[in-house]
Amino acid sequence: MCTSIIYTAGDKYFGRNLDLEVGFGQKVVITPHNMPLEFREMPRLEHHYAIIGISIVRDNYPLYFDGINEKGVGMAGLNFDGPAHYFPAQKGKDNIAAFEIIPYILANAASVAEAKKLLANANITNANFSDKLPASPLHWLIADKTGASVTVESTIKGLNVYDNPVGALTNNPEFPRQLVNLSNYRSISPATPKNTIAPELNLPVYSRGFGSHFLPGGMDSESRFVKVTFTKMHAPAGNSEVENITNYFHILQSVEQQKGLDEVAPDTFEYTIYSDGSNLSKGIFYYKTYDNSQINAVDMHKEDLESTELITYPVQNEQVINQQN
Ligand SMILES: C[C@H](CCC(=O)NCCS(=O)(=O)O)[C@H]1CC[C@H]2[C@@H]3CC[C@@H]4C[C@H](O)CC[C@]4(C)[C@H]3C[C@H](O)[C@]12C
Repeated sequence: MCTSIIYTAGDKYFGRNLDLEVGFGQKVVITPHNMPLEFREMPRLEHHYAIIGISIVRDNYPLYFDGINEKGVGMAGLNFDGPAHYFPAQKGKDNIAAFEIIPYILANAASVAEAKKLLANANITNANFSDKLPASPLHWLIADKTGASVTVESTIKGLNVYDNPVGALTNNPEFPRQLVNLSNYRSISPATPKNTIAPELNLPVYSRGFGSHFLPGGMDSESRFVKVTFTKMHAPAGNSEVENITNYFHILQSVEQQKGLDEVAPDTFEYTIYSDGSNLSKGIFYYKTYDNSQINAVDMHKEDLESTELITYPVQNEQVINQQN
């Protein structure tokens, strides 16, 4: 399971939690303008927008989990096991393999509107990257620095690009059902609710926070979708970059999966391996990991974006305690 959001606080911040039981050896990877990008069925791109995000690199190809580009577009792939369905390549379509979709969109689109145009004639194919890395069942959140966002889902019915009024995505079920489910939580509020169940009874307000008494808190994707929507929609904007990115991580951590709570196999637990977020206007990529609470940053504009080679940074995983005495 995973959660991805866009948060507005003057600038826009986009990223995700990656929830899984094992890492893949992922790194922070920058794909500069002149690093050629090959696609199975689409023309090779010699020059394109620069990308920064979390990725593994195989055969010099960046297999992005999530990332942003220099134009302020962000995209994240989240598990969508069950509903996800990809197709063989089709004549007359823009055939893009599931593992290519993030590089393809971020290399070519300067906005969500442009991403929608690129997807208008797209067919997401079931091509495997390799025998060891078969196509994984994903759906995607795309957002940009204007605050626009869409959900992209390829199911047996075909490719759907849904406007995403929430600016959040988790996992199953299909996105329209997640939105319908939100209606069940219309009454969730930061404010103390009125006693409407039995106004003639004296029902004391024995605690603060009553407005969120019925807010779901489970690890499952419906609960996380409701909880992160509530948290995000009421999150204040800060007055500085540091305040904003701090708020941003608090929103994502509202749906963090702590170790030991989500058993996916006997004695194996899924947890939030990393959380990341980028300032979509400034091209700064921030992340934390489960083991390292420190916020780390990589600024794409401090690198040579004219380069022809991938630039990688290891994920910093060590917890450094600020010893005060
Ligand atoms: C597993 C992750 C989703 C996290 C999640 O939701 N976990 C819940 C599991 S559960 O639902 O709770 O059981 C997803 C998110 C992005 C994915 C990579 C995308 C690039 C590449 C695509 C290739 O085709 C296959 C290999 C590849 C490296 C992918 C591996 C894996 O699929 C990644 C990491």
